[in-house]
Formats: sequence, C-alpha cells, structure tokens
Amino acid sequence: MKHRLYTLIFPMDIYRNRVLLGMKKRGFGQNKLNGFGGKVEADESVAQGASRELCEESGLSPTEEPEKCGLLLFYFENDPVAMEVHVFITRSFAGQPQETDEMRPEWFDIREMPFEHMWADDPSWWPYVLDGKLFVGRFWFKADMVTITRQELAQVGS
Ligand SMILES: CN1CCN(c2cc(NC3CC3)nc(N)n2)CC1
Repeated sequence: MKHRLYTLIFPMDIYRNRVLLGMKKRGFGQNKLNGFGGKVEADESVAQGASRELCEESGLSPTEEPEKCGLLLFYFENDPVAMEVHVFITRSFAGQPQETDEMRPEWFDIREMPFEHMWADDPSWWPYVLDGKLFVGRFWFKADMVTITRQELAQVGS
C-alpha cells in the first residue's frame, strides 16, 4: 500500500487553554475546521514541513521545533494510496494569526472543540493530543470520505 506523507500542526495557547484552528477555504477539506498542514517537500524534514505550512497558512511561525503528537493513517475505499499524516503541536510561535487564501484562523477553547465542523476522525484522537500521549490512529473511510467503516487507535508512548 502506497502512503503519501502529510503534516498537521496545531498552535496551542496553553495559558488561555486555546488552540488555533483554520476554516479551510478551498481544496481538500474545504469548509472544515482543522489544524494547518500540507505535503512534505523533498528538501525538508516532516517537522520543517509542518512549520512551513503553518506559516504559509496562518502567518504564525514556530520559534522551536514542533512537538510530535502522533501519526494518522487514512485508507479510502477504491483508492490505492493511503494518507500518512504526522500530527504536531507548537506552543512557541511568533506573529499574529491572519487570514490567507487557504485558511481563516480562529482560536477555540480546547474544552469546547467544534467537532461538528471537523473531520469525523478528530474526536477519536484529539484526547490523546490534550493528554500529551503519543498515538497511532488508523481509519478506513468509505468512498464518501465521511463514513468511517473501521478504526484502530493506540497510545504508543507517554
Ligand atoms: C494536509 N492535510 C492535513 C489534514 N488532514 C486530515 C485528514 C483527516 N481525515 C482524513 C479523512 C481525510 N482528518 C484531519 N483532522 N486532518 C488531511 C491532509
């Protein structure tokens, strides 16, 4: 099974219990709230790719290496290529959130996540992010990209 590599990064404001999410304005996941991310370029590490995408999509630039949170593998009916999404958070960043062509950023209280506007898998793994527990999640989606037919989630570290 071929895996294509992606990043997903969440800026956390721990003092105010907030996470920055972006409303995707076009392309894959349009009209959903999510972290920031995209494909990893050939000349960068996954963490560097996550930082680059955050900056391009929100105007925030991490001032330290983003923290690894977990790994998400997505399999889609009738699609031979799986998505391998490396999930990060960053607690130290410079700049103010700004709307870009891709994303309209907004802060959300981490205890009131807007899951009804997020991908269907998010509620399954988001608790691990909040607990600082490393995770691996695998999700099998129907072709409609909405129905999860099977999922496996495991904590793999502290
Ligand atoms: C570059 N992006 C980052 C975000 N990403 C996804 C996917 C996802 N579920 C999969 C069924 C689609 N769930 C979240 N939360 N993010 C896709 C690739």
